[in-house]
Parts: sequence; C-alpha cells; structure tokens
Amino acid sequence: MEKELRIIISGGGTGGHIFPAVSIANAIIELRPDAKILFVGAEGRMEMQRVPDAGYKIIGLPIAGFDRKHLWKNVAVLMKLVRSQWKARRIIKNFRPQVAVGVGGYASGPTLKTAGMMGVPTLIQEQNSYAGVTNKLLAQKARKICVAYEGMEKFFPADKIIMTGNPVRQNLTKDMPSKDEALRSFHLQSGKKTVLILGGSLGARTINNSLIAGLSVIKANSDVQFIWQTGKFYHSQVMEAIKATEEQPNLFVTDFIKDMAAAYAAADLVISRAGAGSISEFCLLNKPVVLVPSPNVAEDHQTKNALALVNKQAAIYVKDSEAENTLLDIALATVSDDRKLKELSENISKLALPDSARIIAQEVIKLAEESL
Ligand SMILES: CC(=O)N[C@H]1[C@@H](OP(=O)(O)OP(=O)(O)OC[C@H]2O[C@@H](n3ccc(=O)[nH]c3=O)[C@H](O)[C@@H]2O)O[C@H](CO)[C@@H](O)[C@@H]1O
Repeated sequence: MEKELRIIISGGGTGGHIFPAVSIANAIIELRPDAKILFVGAEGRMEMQRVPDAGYKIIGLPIAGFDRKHLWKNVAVLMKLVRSQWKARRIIKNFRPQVAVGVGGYASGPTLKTAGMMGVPTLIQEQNSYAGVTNKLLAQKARKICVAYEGMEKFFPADKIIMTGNPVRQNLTKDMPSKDEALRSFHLQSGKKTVLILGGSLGARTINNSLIAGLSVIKANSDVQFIWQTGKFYHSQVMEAIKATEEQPNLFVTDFIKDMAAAYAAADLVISRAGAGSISEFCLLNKPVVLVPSPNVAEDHQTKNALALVNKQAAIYVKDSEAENTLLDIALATVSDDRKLKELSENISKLALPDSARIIAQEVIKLAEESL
C-alpha cells in the first residue's frame, strides 16, 4: 500500500500568494487523492478566510511584518517571530509532513525555516519577476524553486530553478459559466459591453479614484456596464461617492469577488493592477486588459510584470500617475473597438503557461516520496 503523503503549504498575506497555494493543493489532490494537506498562514490575514473557503484546513502563526518606519515597534515583531517559530515547530512535529511548500508572504518564513531545520525538504514558488525577501532567504535551503519569469538566477541558485509559470485556480479554466449566466449573477444586462475593474486582491486606490472621478461619464455611457471590485479598505468610500450621483444602473460594486470565473466570463475588457497572479489569469483566459501597475511594490515589480505584456502588444499600459486623467477614456474607447479587443486577446493568449499547478504538484510529490 502507498504510504500517506503529508504536505504543508505556507504563506499568504495577499491573494497573490494564497490562490497559487490553493491551486497547487488542488493539483496535488488530483494526482494523489489520499494526500493530507495542511496550510499554515498568518493570524488575522486574508488566508485565514480564503483557504477554508477553498476547503482546506489552516493554522495561523502570530507573525507580523517588520515596520520599516517605526523601528522601535520591531521588538514586538521579533517576539512574534520567535513565537511563530515555536508554533511552526509544534505544527511540524504533530503533522509530520514529508515536504513543506512556501508561496511567499509572512508565514512561509518561519514555517519553511523551521521545516528545513527539522530536516523536512522544502520547495518555494516565486510568483513575480522580482523575488520577495522571504523567498530569497529561504532559497539557500530549498530543494526546488518554481518561478514564472525568465532571469530569476539573479536571485536564486540556477540549479534549483524550474520554470513553471504561476498556478491559477482550476475553476477559472474548467467551470466557466456562459456570459449571459455570468452577467445575470451580477444583476447586469446581456448584450451590453462589460468592463471588469480589479484592484488586485486588496483593491487599488488610484483605480478607484479614477472611476470615482469619472462617475458622470460612466452614467452617460449607459451602453457600457461595469463590475467594480473596490477592495475592502475603499469600499465604503466608493459607495458614498456612488450614492451622491444617485442611480447608477450600469454598475455592480463589491469589495471582493468570490466567483472570479463568473467575473471573467462576463468581461469584454479588464482594468487591473499588474500583480503576477492576475496577469497569469488574463493570459490563460485570453482577456483584453488595461494594466495600471502599482508603484508601491518592491523594486516596482508590477511595472516589470506589465511591460512583459505591453512589449508584445498583449496589454494596454496606463501609468498610475496618469490614470485619473486617461484611464476611463482609454477603457471606453477600447471596449467599443472590437478589432482592438480581438488583437489584445490573441496576443495575450500566446503568453499563457498552462499546467503550472500540475507541474509544481508533481515536483512536490516527488520530493515527498523521496523522504517517505
Ligand atoms: C500590493 C501588493 O503587494 N501586490 C502584490 C500581490 O498582489 P495581489 O494580491 O493583488 O495578487 P495578484 O494580482 O497576483 O492576484 C490577485 C488574485 O486575487 C484574485 N481576486 C482578486 C480580486 C477579487 O475580488 N477576487 C479575487 O479572487 C485574482 O483572481 C487573483 O487570483 O501579490 C502579487 C503576487 O505575488 C504581486 O505581484 C503584487 O505586486
């Protein structure tokens, strides 16, 4: 009889780390339905809700990020780090995984470091074109490093790197509803052009402000409708602004979209930040997109993510600082230009890397079996 596989997956903080993790877990279960998977996240962060939503168990560590502005506050952060390592040690002792997978974000640091110290092989997945601090630290001990962009030898030992692309949640490619069904679920009309507005998993201030500034234009263009994801932080501000303009029948507004398959099925055009996970989804689903990279991320990596597409005429680029003046006009002109939509869709489809989750899952299972 095959011995039971036991795998820890750790990381989170934003959807960009959580959803690839869920997708890897699903692919492992597809290949080995008997595998036991345990997630380890950070208390109070998004993964503590999204991972159970996806049907997996998660335990939280009391970890927090370093405060670069108020250095004195980091004494408490260091204490939390030590407590997290103890907790990670207990989790690993009880669960006895054969492999630990890190997807970046706070929790993967103490979990994978402790796993490595306890002799458990580790694999990390880096989603971006610029490696995160945690993954760079964990790379020395990791057995395999799965990446989505060329040139990652700058950050990681070349012999450990495997080019896999970013895993995308399986339901986005398998169970897409029809466009009409999708539109109905957002209480929007069929037969109208639809723009999906995404601010990454947390929402984007600039994108929200650009749309708020254009509310009267949106109202006047009643032949175009919008699905607008504001992010939790900005939701009430956006709702207030909309209320002030009275009725807006061509808008569906929400803080977070759970059913992204429906959102993509409904959309003729997407406006979005340039997070690595979102970009992988646009490529796989051949979605025409206007990208507004966040300027507030390490090494400006979203601009690099975006330019990889823009340089191949596979996306439209709007600079964050220019969005308030130009974003809505560009989106409205693009969504009514069928030739342009087709060209963007064809070009972006060429950049898709399907099968990413399955390839990573195979590597994870291989490592686990080696230590059975
Ligand atoms: C501000 C910040 O630190 N952003 C980083 C974060 O982005 P962020 O967390 O925004 O991540 P991504 O753009 O990579 O992915 C967002 C994910 O959330 C999903 N989604 C989004 C909105 C919604 O309402 N519902 C929903 O399910 C998308 O389908 C996608 O799967 O991680 C990415 C991957 O490491 C990085 O490239 C980004 O720079």
